[in-house]
Amino acid sequence: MKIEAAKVIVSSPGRNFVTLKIWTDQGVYGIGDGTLNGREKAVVSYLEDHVVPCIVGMDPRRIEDVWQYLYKGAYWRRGPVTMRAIAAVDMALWDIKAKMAGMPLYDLLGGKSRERVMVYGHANGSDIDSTVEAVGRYIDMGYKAIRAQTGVPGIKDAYGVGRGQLYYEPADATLPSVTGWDTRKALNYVPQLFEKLRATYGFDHHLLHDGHHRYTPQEAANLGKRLEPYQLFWLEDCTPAENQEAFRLVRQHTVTPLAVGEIFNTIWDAKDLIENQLIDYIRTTVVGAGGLTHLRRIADLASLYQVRTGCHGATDLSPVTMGCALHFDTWVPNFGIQEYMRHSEETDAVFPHDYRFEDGHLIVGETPGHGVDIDEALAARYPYKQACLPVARLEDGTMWSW
Ligand SMILES: O=C(O)C(=O)C[C@H](O)[C@H](O)CO
Ligand SMILES: [Mg+2]
Repeated sequence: MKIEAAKVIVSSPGRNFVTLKIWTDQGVYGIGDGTLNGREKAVVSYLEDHVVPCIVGMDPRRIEDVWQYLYKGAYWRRGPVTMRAIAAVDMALWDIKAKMAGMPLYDLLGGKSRERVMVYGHANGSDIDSTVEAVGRYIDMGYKAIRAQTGVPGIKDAYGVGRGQLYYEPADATLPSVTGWDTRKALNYVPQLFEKLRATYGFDHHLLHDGHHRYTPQEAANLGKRLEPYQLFWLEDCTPAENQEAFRLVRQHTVTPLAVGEIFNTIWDAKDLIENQLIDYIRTTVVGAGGLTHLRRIADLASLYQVRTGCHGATDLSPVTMGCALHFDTWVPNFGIQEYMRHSEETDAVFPHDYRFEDGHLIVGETPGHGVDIDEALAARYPYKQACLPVARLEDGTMWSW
């Protein structure tokens, strides 16, 4: 059996997606996602110029060997572009294998560990009162877990505050727009949000918050400590994680659970954090970390230390990644939660899929493969549009982590 052809499809039904379609000589095809928000064309070139020419002619059943070939064979290892390109191939090959086996992908991975996957939605508002109202709307929609982000007085376009009620897309301009940041203001305001949320809705729902790499370890420890009375499900990306040791300081000062890893690409980015039990949830997902083949290794390492999964699931991860993630979540023994930022109707139409939302959970489909396809004719009607993620600056102009 051989890979006969592979094609990269770039489409922008509301936002840009990079999709890889691989055909075999036996008529079965598979679909993979390689989207890298704001840097899509780098993955397109990596795939078209460097990966597709190598994989045509290879045996699509040898998923592990193809993975190792692309990882070790490039000589240049890791990084978001490389690992997304590998992920796109890997997802498509798992899709092909599961279709050939006539099984939904979760069955091929080892079968169901659960019937449904708890997800968290994104509630946000321009201030505390409107964010509290937004959380109420998510509760009314059946969500059991909700991430709450609020605008902060005096901060221009604080992270996570969207324009609509269900959708959030930060990559909004052809060149990066400039947002603001002020740790002192956020540290004062964010605990007040969670105080009001608990006073309004009680403790029955899981609440989450994303620090989006903004705080120093000491500031993150301070925030974690001040959020303790409100019993968060997790505090995410409380400090940048290039220096994994930074989390030791945070951990020493707070029992607020910590999540990290949406920008990690390999097991090496997470190894020390996991082995030293400095985090509670690992956020790597299928497209970010080299596909299912590699994500499984991260999850297995995490399971040794009671670290659970919490896969990234923002809208810049296409429905193909969401489909694969749900098969993974349905199988993985140490599942924690799945992020679910809804896609627009245009995106859902371009990527027909068989997963569905019900009662605060996503339920995986039963179609053989990962259950997500691409309508190529419809995709062609949405050409690529350059869009960049914003940057963040302090009041004096200093560049900060966005
Ligand atoms: O979903 C999250 O937790 C994020 O932090 C979303 C990121 O800002 C987004 O994926 C960037 O493209
Ligand atoms: Mg995040």
